[in-house]
Amino acid sequence: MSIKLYYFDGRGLAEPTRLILAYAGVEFEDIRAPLDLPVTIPPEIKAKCTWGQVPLVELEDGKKLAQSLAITRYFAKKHSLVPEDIYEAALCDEYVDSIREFLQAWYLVTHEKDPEKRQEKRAEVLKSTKQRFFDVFESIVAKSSEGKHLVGNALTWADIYLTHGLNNIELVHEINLLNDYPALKKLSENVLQQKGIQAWIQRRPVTKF
Ligand SMILES: N[C@@H](CCC(=O)N[C@@H](CS)C(=O)NCC(=O)O)C(=O)O
Repeated sequence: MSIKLYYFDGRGLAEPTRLILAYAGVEFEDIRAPLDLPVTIPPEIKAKCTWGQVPLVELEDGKKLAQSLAITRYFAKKHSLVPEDIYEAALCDEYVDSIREFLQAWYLVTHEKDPEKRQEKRAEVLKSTKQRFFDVFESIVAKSSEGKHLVGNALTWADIYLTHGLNNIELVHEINLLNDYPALKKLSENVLQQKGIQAWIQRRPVTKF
């Protein structure tokens, strides 16, 4: 049995896992529920979900794993994208938590229905996330030994997660932050050059989110 990844037809909380599996060259069934509003998990998938939500993974031996962060970290560990040094592994966790925090701030903008107010909120979030997150990430990467990694001198899941985060802001909000951040641009190009990831990006479904 191959790995089954259940989610909606979007990148969202499943894409970092998809990117890691693609990087590792692992075949998986990418099972996508329609992303129509109101967002509803089909009953046959819902019945499998331990905590009532997706993403959910069924492993080759039938075991299940839920909660996006647990799933992504599991595959990152399995495919050597978590450093062995426990401090460096914790730094990856810290960075991934921060990436999820800025993604949450950007996600809340999409809840604003009024186009003018949405534009205002977008500008506010851009300003605050630049100061709190992107400037900090830029300086961390710029100081790294090869100038293209968040932790140590090898690719980690934090690099993949950050690339996903920046790409997602571009997809949903049409804001390309990389023009302002040369080190993050280099990090992101390095991630996107990985063979399996490159192939995944070519073949992944085109989605709005
Ligand atoms: N803490 C969970 C949150 C999962 C979550 O919010 N899933 C949403 C999709 S992004 C969902 O299943 N929504 C449909 C529902 O709650 O019925 C995780 O990180 O996996």
